[in-house]
Amino acid sequence: MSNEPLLDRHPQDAAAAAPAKARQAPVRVSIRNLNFHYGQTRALKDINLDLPDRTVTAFIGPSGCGKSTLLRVLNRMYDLYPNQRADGEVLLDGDNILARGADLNNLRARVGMVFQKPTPFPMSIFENIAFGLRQSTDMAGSEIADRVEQALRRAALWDEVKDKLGKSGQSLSGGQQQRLCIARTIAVEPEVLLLDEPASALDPISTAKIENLIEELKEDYCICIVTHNMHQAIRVSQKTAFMYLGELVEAGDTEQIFVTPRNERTKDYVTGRFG
Ligand SMILES: Nc1ncnc2c1ncn2[C@@H]1O[C@H](COP(=O)(O)OP(=O)(O)OP(=O)(O)O)[C@@H](O)[C@H]1O
Repeated sequence: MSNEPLLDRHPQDAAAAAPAKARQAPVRVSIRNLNFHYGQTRALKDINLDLPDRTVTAFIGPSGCGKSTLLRVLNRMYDLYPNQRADGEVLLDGDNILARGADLNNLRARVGMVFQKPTPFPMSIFENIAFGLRQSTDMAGSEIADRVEQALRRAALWDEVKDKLGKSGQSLSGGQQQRLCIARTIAVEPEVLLLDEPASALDPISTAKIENLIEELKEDYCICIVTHNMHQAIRVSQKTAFMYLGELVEAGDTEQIFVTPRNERTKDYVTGRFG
């Protein structure tokens, strides 16, 4: 992936200049007629969207349009809160994860999530990753140690922490903490990776590292990223979904959404006329 700074260019020019990145991959997640309510407030309206495997899909749109809500539906995070409910279907490899009786522990192992603010557990770097493995597998100690190393390598953090695995995860820098959270999430080998503005609290160098990491991880995962940063969407995603007031206005190849949007609202948003 190019780290060429795009910030001085208009997102449309940047998208047009970017190499054609879209490719066809099998659908991993299929969202069908999805509605979501916070109490009486309808936050998602009849969403239909396919998320391909080994592809990064960016959710973009103005504040409050429902991006984070859509992401949170994908691993049923809302189940933790009363008065929040989803109707419709979200098919993960054909299984409706919204069905009553779905195994939520299993779902959260299959669909991992990384939040805007890095949230390492108050434990050592090693334990931040080993903890989840002990909860979800019956691996022996040596296997766990191997998996911890593998996850830290995949998250491009191993070289920076290999000599201090016993130190607190919270002693790391913000960017390192976020890569630790990504390592923790991929250690349990999910199928889908949800990233909610994963770099918005980070400096440009840490942001570039996270974006490079996303580029590598997409070879193995279906990735969804919520971002306010349109340049970031262009850099990291192959598919983009534009949302507005709880509706999915337009979804397609990232280049198409930014260069030749079909909907006037999408056009106004990606050209910076509102948002
Ligand atoms: N816990 C909640 N209770 C009630 N309404 C909520 C709650 N969380 C979000 N909403 C409402 O749902 C709608 C969608 O919010 P959501 O956070 O998904 O938007 P977003 O596009 O991610 O916004 P932002 O870019 O500002 O993070 C908004 O109208 C918001 O006010």
